[in-house]
Amino acid sequence: MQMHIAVIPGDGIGPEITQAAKMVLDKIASVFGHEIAYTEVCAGGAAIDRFGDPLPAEELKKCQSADSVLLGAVGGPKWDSAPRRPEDALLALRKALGLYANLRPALLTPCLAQASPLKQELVQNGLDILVVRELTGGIYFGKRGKDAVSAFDVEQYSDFEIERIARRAFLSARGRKGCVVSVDKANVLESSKLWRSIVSRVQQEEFPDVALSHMYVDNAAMQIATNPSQFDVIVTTNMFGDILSDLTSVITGSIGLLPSASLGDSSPGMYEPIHGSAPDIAGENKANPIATILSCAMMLKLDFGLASEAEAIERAVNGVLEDGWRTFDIKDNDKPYIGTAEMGRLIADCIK
Ligand SMILES: NC(=O)C1=CN([C@@H]2O[C@H](COP(=O)(O)OP(=O)(O)OC[C@H]3O[C@@H](n4cnc5c(N)ncnc54)[C@H](O)[C@@H]3O)[C@@H](O)[C@H]2O)C=CC1
Ligand SMILES: CC(C)CC(=O)C(=O)O
Ligand SMILES: [Mg+2]
Repeated sequence: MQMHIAVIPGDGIGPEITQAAKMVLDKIASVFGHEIAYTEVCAGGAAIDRFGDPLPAEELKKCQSADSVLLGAVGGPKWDSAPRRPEDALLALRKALGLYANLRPALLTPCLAQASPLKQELVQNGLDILVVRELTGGIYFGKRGKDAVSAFDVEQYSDFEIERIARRAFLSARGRKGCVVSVDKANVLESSKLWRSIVSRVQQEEFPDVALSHMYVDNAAMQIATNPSQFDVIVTTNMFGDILSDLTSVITGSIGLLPSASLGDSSPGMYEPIHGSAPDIAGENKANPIATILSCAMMLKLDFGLASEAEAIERAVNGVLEDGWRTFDIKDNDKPYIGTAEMGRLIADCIK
């Protein structure tokens, strides 16, 4: 198969982790007989420095005309007080590509249980939680404004936005344990009351075979930390999903492990680790590239229908971890650890 992938290295650790992921994709191409053409896209802080714009139209076009998009991460303290922030590029890409569904699978393999900050009895049998986060609505895209003494951001959802993300969650649940927990703040927010009623209606009318329960977001945070194995699929709003998925990631060992797929109703999808640009470790060959590498596995499966290739990546990642190789974020006490490029190379070498 010919694959045209737009790659946005972005800022901070972005170039290092996308480089490691490309090594793995190249190995997949050579083992399975595919051809990959990469187009490098400049977005985020790098684009502010180069063009004065976090996402110039030409760079967006490169993504729109690719089969799929791989993103490292954008942002960093250098641009924190810039008039336009690197993160604007990410939001604009998600909106322009219509990527309303963000799938964030948090999977803890037993060999990484020791890296979880939770008590061992909570994680020793593994964890498998899928966060389905709404990605193009809510407070990140609502009206905003400020004057000298106040500022506001509006959380607003329309029925169709809730319906389509709810359908994604219920469909995902059908291929898993069949249980969805919808997370909101319907004891306070009007937008959450609408969220809860639409999610319930979609379940009753279209997915009576899937179990649905509702949870307030504050309780959900506590439940994830104290009894994570109760969860199968969590569906929630843009901001709640952003926050809760950092939590589901760290209980599986590290934020450096969690991949994501951002999907709309047509290609290209965008595949990215859930973490940010990690300025504190950028340029040190220290970042864990596994989240980005597993995002490539999601890309191969979801955008290209290459399930065997995706499984080959997942097997290679598990093999390397089971052999005891670790980056610093998941390191086992005082045992030595390896760098970003070495982890990428070991995973690529495991694909045969
Ligand atoms: N998708 C994106 O491009 C995102 C961008 N950001 C941006 O990234 C910048 C930094 O944000 P933070 O809040 O610090 O979040 P962050 O996710 O970049 O970092 C949080 C902590 O996790 C660690 N970490 C992150 N990725 C890691 C990896 N692959 N391996 C090992 N450790 C890793 C970092 O070293 C840091 O200690 C900000 O400008 C933020 O806006 C934040 C989240 C998502
Ligand atoms: C930088 C934000 C806009 C995005 C974020 O934190 C995320 O998508 O996880
Ligand atoms: Mg986030």
